[in-house]
Amino acid sequence: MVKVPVIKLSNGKPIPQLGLGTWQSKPGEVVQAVKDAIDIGYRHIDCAFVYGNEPEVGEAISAKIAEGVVKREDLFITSKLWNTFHRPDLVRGALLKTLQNLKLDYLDLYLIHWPQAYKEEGELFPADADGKIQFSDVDYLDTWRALEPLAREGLARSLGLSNFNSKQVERVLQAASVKPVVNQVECHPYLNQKRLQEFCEARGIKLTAYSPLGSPDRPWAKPGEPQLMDDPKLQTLAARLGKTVAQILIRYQIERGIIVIPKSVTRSRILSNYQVLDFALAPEDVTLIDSFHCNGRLVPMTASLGHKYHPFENDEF
Ligand SMILES: NC(=O)C1=CN([C@@H]2O[C@H](COP(=O)(O)OP(=O)(O)OC[C@H]3O[C@@H](n4cnc5c(N)ncnc54)[C@H](OP(=O)(O)O)[C@@H]3O)[C@@H](O)[C@H]2O)C=CC1
Ligand SMILES: O=C1CO[C@H](CO)[C@@H](O)[C@@H]1O
Repeated sequence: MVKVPVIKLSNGKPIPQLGLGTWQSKPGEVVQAVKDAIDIGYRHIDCAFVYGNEPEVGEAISAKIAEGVVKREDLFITSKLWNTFHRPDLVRGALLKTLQNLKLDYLDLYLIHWPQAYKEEGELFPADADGKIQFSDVDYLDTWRALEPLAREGLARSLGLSNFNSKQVERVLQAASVKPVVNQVECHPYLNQKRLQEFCEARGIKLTAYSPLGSPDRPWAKPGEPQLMDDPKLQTLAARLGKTVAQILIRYQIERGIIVIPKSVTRSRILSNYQVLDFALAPEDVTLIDSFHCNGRLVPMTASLGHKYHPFENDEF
C-alpha cells in the first residue's frame, strides 16, 4: 500500500499527514480500533486527556509494540492539556499523567487543547449550580511558558496549540522560546480555514484538521440536522470519482497540505479512510470543494462563551 505522506514540521520533526482521532471512542472500543489502525498502517494517533480513554489507547499501543508490529519511534502520538490544568504549577503533572495513561515516556506532540482555562482541580467541566462552566483567568502565555521546559526535557518532542485564533497564535509566537509547530482546529469544506492556514503557515505552523468528516457523532447535533457527509454536492463528486464522501473529505485535506485525523472505531471505515493515498483530486475539484465554505462551525464550544480567551467570539479568524 502507498505510504502516508510525511510533513516536516518547522522544528524539523516529521509528522504523518493522516492520523486516527479518538474523541468519543469508548474505552471498550478504542483498544481494538487503535490496534486495527496500526495493523492497517496508521502511525499517528490523536489523543487527549479529556477524552477519558488514554489508558486504553496506551494499552493498544503497548500491545502492538510488544507484538513487534511497530516500534515506539515509528509512531507519532499527540495529546492535549485540558482546560482545568492551565495553571503553571499543574502543567507538568498533567503531562506526566497523560504519559502514564498512554504508557509512554514521551509524546511526539503536546497541545494546549483550548486557549481558555477552567476552574482548576475539580471536575473537567466545572459547572456552577446553573450548569454554567466556571472559568479561570490563567493566561495561556503562562501555560505555554510552563510547557517549554517540559519540551526541553524531552517529555514532549514538539509543542502546539489547538483552537487558537490568529491573534492568539501571534501572541504565543511573540512570547515563545519553544515555538508552536501545529494548530489543531476544526476544518472541513463548510469551514475550510483558508485564512488561518495562510496565517499559520506564514509563521511556520501547520494546521491539523479535526472533525474532517463533519463530526456526525458530535453530542450537540440536533436530530435531523443535515450532516456534511450527506451533502448532495459531495455525494455527486464522490460518485463521479468512484470514492466515498469520507475519502473525498480526507483527500481534500491531504491535497491542501493539512494534517487530518478522522475518527472511527469501525474497522472497515478505519481501512477505507486510509485508502486515500492512491488517488488525487484535480485542482478544479479542490476549488469546487473550497467553494462550499459557509463559516459552518460544528464545534463552537458554546459552554465557555463569555470567557475572555474564547477563540471564536471576537476575532474574525
Ligand atoms: N482539538 C479539538 O478541540 C478537537 C479534536 N478532535 C480530534 O479530531 C478527531 C476527529 O474529529 P471528530 O469530531 O471525532 O469527527 P470526524 O469528523 O472524524 O467524524 C467521526 C465520525 O464519523 C464516523 N465515520 C468515520 N469514518 C466514516 C466513514 N468512512 N463513513 C461514515 N462515517 C464515518 C465515525 O463513526 P464510527 O466511529 O462509529 O465509525 C464518527 O461518528 C477526534 O476524534 C479528535 O481526535 C475533534 C474535535 C475537537
Ligand atoms: O476535542 C474536543 C472534543 O470534545 C470536547 C468536549 O467534550 C471538546 O471540548 C474538544 O474540543
